[in-house]
Amino acid sequence: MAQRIDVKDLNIFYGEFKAVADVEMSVEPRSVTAFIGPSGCGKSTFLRTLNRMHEVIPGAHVQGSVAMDGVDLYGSDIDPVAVRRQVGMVFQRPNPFPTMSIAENVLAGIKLNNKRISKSDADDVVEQSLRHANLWNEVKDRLNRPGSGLSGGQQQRLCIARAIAVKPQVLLMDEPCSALDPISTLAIEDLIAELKSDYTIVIVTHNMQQAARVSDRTAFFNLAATGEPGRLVEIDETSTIFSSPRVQATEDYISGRFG
Ligand SMILES: Nc1ncnc2c1ncn2[C@@H]1O[C@H](COP(=O)(O)OP(=O)(O)OP(=O)(O)O)[C@@H](O)[C@H]1O
Repeated sequence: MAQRIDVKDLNIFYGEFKAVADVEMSVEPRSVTAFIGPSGCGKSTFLRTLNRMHEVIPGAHVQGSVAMDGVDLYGSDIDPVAVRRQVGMVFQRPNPFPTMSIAENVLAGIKLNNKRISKSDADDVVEQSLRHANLWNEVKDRLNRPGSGLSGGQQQRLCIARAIAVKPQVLLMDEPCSALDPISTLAIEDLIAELKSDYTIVIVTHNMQQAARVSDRTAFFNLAATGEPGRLVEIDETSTIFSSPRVQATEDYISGRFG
């Protein structure tokens, strides 16, 4: 299921403004890659180019290529909607559909894809996805109650269950724990470690300890100056980035000297 990602010579724009310049990187299947860097350096912008969500903003576009298992997502014959189905996304704030039950939330992506599914298959998808998201035991007796009635951490795990229910190949997470308390954060981090055996995961985080705990590789992005595009400064094994980065700016950032 998991896929390899190869980004080549990627430049990302909002209209005329180049927000991120010249990104080259590869992400191995079944691994967790963390994006770190100061505010405004383009981590979220870059993340959204990995499932063609960036271009939903009017004027936003990219130059370069993002290949998944060798297929360029920006090829002329590629349907962006199909890409978004293949590459799931979890956002900063848990966003279950408020009028839907827990079970309906899990199935929402499948229904949006107009897939017909029998009641017993739907029940299986709900159970498997919730089990995979470490939420099943907490909600199995209230699957028909609203998703919005769960705690923040449970809602985020519900959103992860919803994202994996459609069996994506890649999972993108944009600061998935920033609205959560420390216990819920640890539950999501444990879940990320488990999901890595099936998915390629990319996570944006402001939390250095989190990057160190959950990721195999870490990419540091930075801005040379305000108004300049953000750039990938270096990407390496997480242990290397946190113990002996090659670039001084990375060292300064992770040791809290700026950002
Ligand atoms: N919708 C938009 N329209 C125009 N410019 C945008 C838009 N979204 C982001 N930008 C700009 O793109 C640049 C990168 O922003 P982005 O949000 O990707 O950074 P980030 O590293 O994720 O920041 P943070 O850590 O604060 O979330 C910034 O200069 C930002 O102002």
